[in-house]
Amino acid sequence: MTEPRRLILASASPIRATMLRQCGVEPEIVPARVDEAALKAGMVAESAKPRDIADALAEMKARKISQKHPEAVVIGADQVLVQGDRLFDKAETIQEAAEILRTLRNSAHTLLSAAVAYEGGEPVWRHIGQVQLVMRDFSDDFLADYITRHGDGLLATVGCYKLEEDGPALFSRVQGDYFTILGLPLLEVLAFLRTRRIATS
Ligand SMILES: Nc1nc2c(ncn2[C@H]2C[C@H](O)[C@@H](COP(=O)(O)OP(=O)(O)OP(=O)(O)O)O2)c(=O)[nH]1
Repeated sequence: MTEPRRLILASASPIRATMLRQCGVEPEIVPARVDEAALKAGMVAESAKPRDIADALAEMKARKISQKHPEAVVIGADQVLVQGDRLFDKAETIQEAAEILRTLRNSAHTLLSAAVAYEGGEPVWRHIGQVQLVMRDFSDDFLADYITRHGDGLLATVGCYKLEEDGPALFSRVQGDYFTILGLPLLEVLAFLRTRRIATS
């Protein structure tokens, strides 16, 4: 029996690691410390499509770690939130988070979660999951209570919500893959990992 391949998740995201572990996959966690803001700003300035930005950020993280660990399978990931032609960044303050939630209220937005796999410093697989979400027209009282309850937790995700917690209370409709909302096109990643005998067929 040959040794299963080494899998590295080039992400600091707790939920990405949890989703894989719940499916019996034990990735090593090696976050890629890259300047996402610089790449994102450059691509936005060139009017790049949001899906290309998510893909490029995921690829940048996977490539950096694969160059250090060429023998491993490395997965990089990134999630972007788009409303109309506006690309959102994570809030840096609770005030910014409140502003994002007010902007997303009573409207549709899209989450794009890209995953890119590298081996030997080269890209070998990629997938972008896309989900449409419609936030309901929640009251100012609801928003104030939501912000008070979550505090700095609002800064952890680009949409200031966690769907496995009380995030659903914000929405009137969600169309797409639950895992993509959490940050990883999990079903597609698992299918790829089975080709590398890292997940069990
Ligand atoms: N627990 C939870 N996390 C979510 C949800 N939606 C988005 N996220 C997280 C997944 C990612 O950790 C984060 C998306 O931001 P990024 O794609 O930039 O990843 P992050 O900065 O966390 O780590 P990385 O850049 O991969 O090292 O938001 C959700 O519904 N629940």
